[in-house]
Amino acid sequence: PEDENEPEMPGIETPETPDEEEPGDQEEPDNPDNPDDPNNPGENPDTPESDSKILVAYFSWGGTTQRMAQEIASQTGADLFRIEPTVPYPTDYTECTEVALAERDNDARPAIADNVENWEQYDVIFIGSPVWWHTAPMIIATFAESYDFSGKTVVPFCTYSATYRDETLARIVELTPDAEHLTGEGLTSGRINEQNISSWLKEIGLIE
Ligand SMILES: Cc1cc2nc3c(=O)[nH]c(=O)nc-3n(C[C@H](O)[C@H](O)[C@H](O)COP(=O)(O)O)c2cc1C
Repeated sequence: PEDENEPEMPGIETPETPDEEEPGDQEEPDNPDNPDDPNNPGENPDTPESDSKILVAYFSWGGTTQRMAQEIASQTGADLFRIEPTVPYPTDYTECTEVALAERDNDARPAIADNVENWEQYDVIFIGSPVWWHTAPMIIATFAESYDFSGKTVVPFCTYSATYRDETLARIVELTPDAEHLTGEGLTSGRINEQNISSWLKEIGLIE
């Protein structure tokens, strides 16, 4: 019944080809102890404020959430982890919406292909996804239930085409009850840019 609401068949963006960049390939600053050293030019000016180690974990079907994840990682110096399903989702949009709806309705936990290495080292974990059928894709539940979040800080983010941004951010919080949380951000594709992301990251104190 509630599903008579089709997902607002988003003005289909041409799925972006995900970059082949290896997650976690972020270069270490040459001088991590003094990132603002003027003799050490070429640093990202938005160097993270603290020494906390940050991970940006995300699921992305069409590449939009990946774009947001990459921008967050580049501004915070975080490692990236792409949440990939063991069984890939259909590349056809309509077929993908059908699989996604069935997973949601069955409270499925689709398997994830890979594991985060050295989970213990991370203090702050961004978790991001598209909005799928008014909420986070079920693979985000698989991810959240696969790791110990006690002592961690989780920052939710999402991308969406029209609706259910807040519900999706709230769902990610709900899925990580053992973590502390910082205010999340949800953006539509056209609003993913350096400035929008840096003002959010400044607001929550993760960059200066
Ligand atoms: C299965 C499916 C369900 C979706 N449901 C919604 C929805 O309920 N609300 C919404 O605003 N957008 C919805 N969308 C659009 C996506 O959230 C949006 O295009 C998102 O930015 C895609 O991110 P991605 O490219 O990282 O996969 C849906 C898309 C798909 C594929």
